Amino acid sequence: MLPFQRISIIGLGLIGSSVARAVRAHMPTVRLTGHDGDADVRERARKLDLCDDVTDTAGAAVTDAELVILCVPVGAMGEVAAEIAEDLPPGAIVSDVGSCKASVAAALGAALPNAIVIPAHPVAGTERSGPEAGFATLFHKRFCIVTPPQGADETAVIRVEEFWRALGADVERMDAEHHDLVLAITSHLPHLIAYTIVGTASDLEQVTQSEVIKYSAGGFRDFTRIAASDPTMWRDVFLSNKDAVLEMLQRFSEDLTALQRAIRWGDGDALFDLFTRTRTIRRSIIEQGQDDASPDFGRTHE
Ligand SMILES: NC(=O)c1ccc[n+]([C@@H]2O[C@H](COP(=O)([O-])OP(=O)(O)OC[C@H]3O[C@@H](n4cnc5c(N)ncnc54)[C@H](O)[C@@H]3O)[C@@H](O)[C@H]2O)c1
Ligand SMILES: O=C(O)C(=O)C[C@]1(C(=O)O)C=C[C@@H](O)C=C1
Repeated sequence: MLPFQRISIIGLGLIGSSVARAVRAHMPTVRLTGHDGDADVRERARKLDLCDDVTDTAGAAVTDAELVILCVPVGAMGEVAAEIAEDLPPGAIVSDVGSCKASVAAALGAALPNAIVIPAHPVAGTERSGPEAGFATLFHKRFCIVTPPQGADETAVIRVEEFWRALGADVERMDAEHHDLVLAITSHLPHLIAYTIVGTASDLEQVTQSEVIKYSAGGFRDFTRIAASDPTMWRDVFLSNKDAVLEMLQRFSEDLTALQRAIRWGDGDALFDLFTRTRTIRRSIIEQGQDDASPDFGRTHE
């Protein structure tokens, strides 16, 4: 039994188009309706045949939906929820894929006070954006964290969890605030660091006569991939998860200062001990099969 027969996706970029492709692959009988605020994206989505129907307004996309998934930047969630409020059929479940959960839950709750709202976050993505960037296997063997609000309807939560499992994801439940703290260190801070390193290197280009980019080796290249991520999406993530990111940034700055001191005073043991500890973290991620290099990672887009 499929958890939903009629699904609407608002926002047809990397994640929205990946959800559409994954639904087509795993639940071919589901009727899919999509909408995007950008007319050019709507046209490209039609050409890619991502959905059965792509509507020109968000309201028209949800009129007969059982599940509506908002796949827009986190700063636009409230505005889109307000746009669909009048057309949402009774009993429909509204979910989202936003990278921060507490701010999105508040925005959706305010715009849709009478709707069933079950937020979620598939922890899977790439640095690319737009409808062409999506692929059906994006969520395979990746976590999807569901963050039901207090008092949420249990049947609705289970249906959303079943939906993500059907797309190949490993589902976990978490409190929204805890999600935001965990993701601040595992996803948001690494992006901030990558943006900073690549920005600093680009500022140094003049000093080093353009040799920074030319001789960039593996480590720097890995940072440039992350730093190529969508500017709108990440601006919204940092503004929305402000408190948790600032908390983690403070901890990070203190640890960086300790490393600075170890280098200055020639404390090789401190450096060696830290690097040994961090190496085991990398190994345990690979053992859990959560790394791109893992043979069973399941991503076939590149
Ligand atoms: N990119 C990732 O790695 C990743 C991973 C997990 C979750 N997410 C979350 O998924 C969401 C979408 O990110 P993405 O990577 O697909 O971005 P994207 O830029 O590829 O797609 C976003 C789409 O939303 C549309 N949009 C923006 N404002 C809109 C509005 N008001 N009404 C209708 N459409 C609107 C844009 O035109 C665009 O097509 C974000 O909330 C992001 O935090 C992203
Ligand atoms: O692999 C990448 O490029 C990602 O940045 C994906 C990533 C992450 O940080 O892991 C980015 C944001 C999300 O909300 C979830 C996944």
